[in-house]
Amino acid sequence: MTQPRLFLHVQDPELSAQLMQSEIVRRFVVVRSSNTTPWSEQLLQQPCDLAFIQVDHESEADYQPLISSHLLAEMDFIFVSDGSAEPMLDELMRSGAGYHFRQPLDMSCILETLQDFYQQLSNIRQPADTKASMLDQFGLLVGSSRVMLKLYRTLRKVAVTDANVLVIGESGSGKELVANTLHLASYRAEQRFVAINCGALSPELVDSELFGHRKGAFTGALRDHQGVFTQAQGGTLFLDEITEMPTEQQVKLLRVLESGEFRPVGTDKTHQADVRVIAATNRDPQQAIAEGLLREDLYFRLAQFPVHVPPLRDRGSDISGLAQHFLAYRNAQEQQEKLLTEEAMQLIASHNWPGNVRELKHAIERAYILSDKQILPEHLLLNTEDTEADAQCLAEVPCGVPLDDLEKAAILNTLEQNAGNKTDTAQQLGISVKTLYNKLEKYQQTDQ
Ligand SMILES: Nc1ncnc2c1ncn2[C@@H]1O[C@H](COP(=O)(O)OP(=O)(O)OP(=O)(O)O)[C@@H](O)[C@H]1O
Repeated sequence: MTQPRLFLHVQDPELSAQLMQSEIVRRFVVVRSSNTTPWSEQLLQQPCDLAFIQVDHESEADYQPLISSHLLAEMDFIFVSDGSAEPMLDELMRSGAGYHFRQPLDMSCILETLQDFYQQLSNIRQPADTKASMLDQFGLLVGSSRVMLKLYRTLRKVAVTDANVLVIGESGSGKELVANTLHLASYRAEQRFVAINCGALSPELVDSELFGHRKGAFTGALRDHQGVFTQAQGGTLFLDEITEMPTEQQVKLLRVLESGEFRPVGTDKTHQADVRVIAATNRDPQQAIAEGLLREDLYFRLAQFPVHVPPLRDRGSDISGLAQHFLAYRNAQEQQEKLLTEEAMQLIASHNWPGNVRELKHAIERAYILSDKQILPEHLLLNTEDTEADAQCLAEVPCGVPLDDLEKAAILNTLEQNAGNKTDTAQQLGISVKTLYNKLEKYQQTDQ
């Protein structure tokens, strides 16, 4: 068992004494701040698992090192304050820093929170030396790195609320899995999870896709159609690639989120939406707002709770762990015992994975198809500098490979080349975005 480290920055002698005398604080390795440098800088120099910070009218410069560092994703924070307005602290809370308790402090609640953290942190495993899949899992998410364990804690907390969530993360980092996991951990789990790609909605049909239509409402409306708000009634609606929806269409979403009501095209009747909305983007929302790709008012409605999904490069030994995980599942499915060689593992660990978990998963898929018993570095097709050689290698897919596997490899490769953009991928493959979605969903179901 690892002993978690607690960083304490407390000026009030009474609060400090109460904490130091409590049994739970004494179980941590306690690192107390000094008054030589700002606490945020001290934390950067000696990272801990949890920081307890008494805020005392800090300047922006005190918070800045923290906001621009990786610590926010890796550590948990408990802030206590006298309740004065602190915009920087608010920004930290929006980034998922943790708890903020205001005066008068409820000591028993603070100690209980510390106790919870102690239990979770002391159970963190050392990086796994995986032979099979040995990674921790929360919902549909797999990974044991600190950043993932922190994400699990955040998801557990937000899942039980009805807050709208904006999932932010690079392409292929697992935003849809996060949304699905939130749904499964919520009280809506028995109801439907409906996902749509906002970038793939045709502008003429957006009202009908969102709110449905009645037969005859417009030319081509041959029968009644349920929109996604009705399909997801009682459950969760996942709006993927929200920033790819034209802003004139975004206002339609804004209206239903504000009023909770919608009206199918061609009807007079308004319906009450009982839907939890989770949206996702792989853009920085503030930048998307500045560039006119996301309405600010919609952002505030969607991001009642923003959740950041860490890129794969920040997940340390999860990278090789996930490679083993995907291989173990594929082996089990095919009743095979293919192995990743040491050299292949080294390449996996040192590659930079711009396409994140999806790219890693696809690399294992390709390697599985191309390899016999042992997966060698060349089967992974990761030599991105030599794309010609990669293309040639792909052309040399061995005879006797099932057509379904070839189709899957073609789809996954094209998706990767397009950095996860499903619209471009579908276009290049000559299939509809819907077909692409169906196939990807099928792979997801069979792969796990
Ligand atoms: N933590 C994880 N554990 C297991 N599988 C994962 C994890 N994260 C992502 N994946 C897998 O990686 C692939 C991409 O995940 P997902 O579609 O959720 O990413 P995304 O961020 O929504 O992608 P996009 O930006 O293209 O919408 C899926 O096959 C998913 O199963």
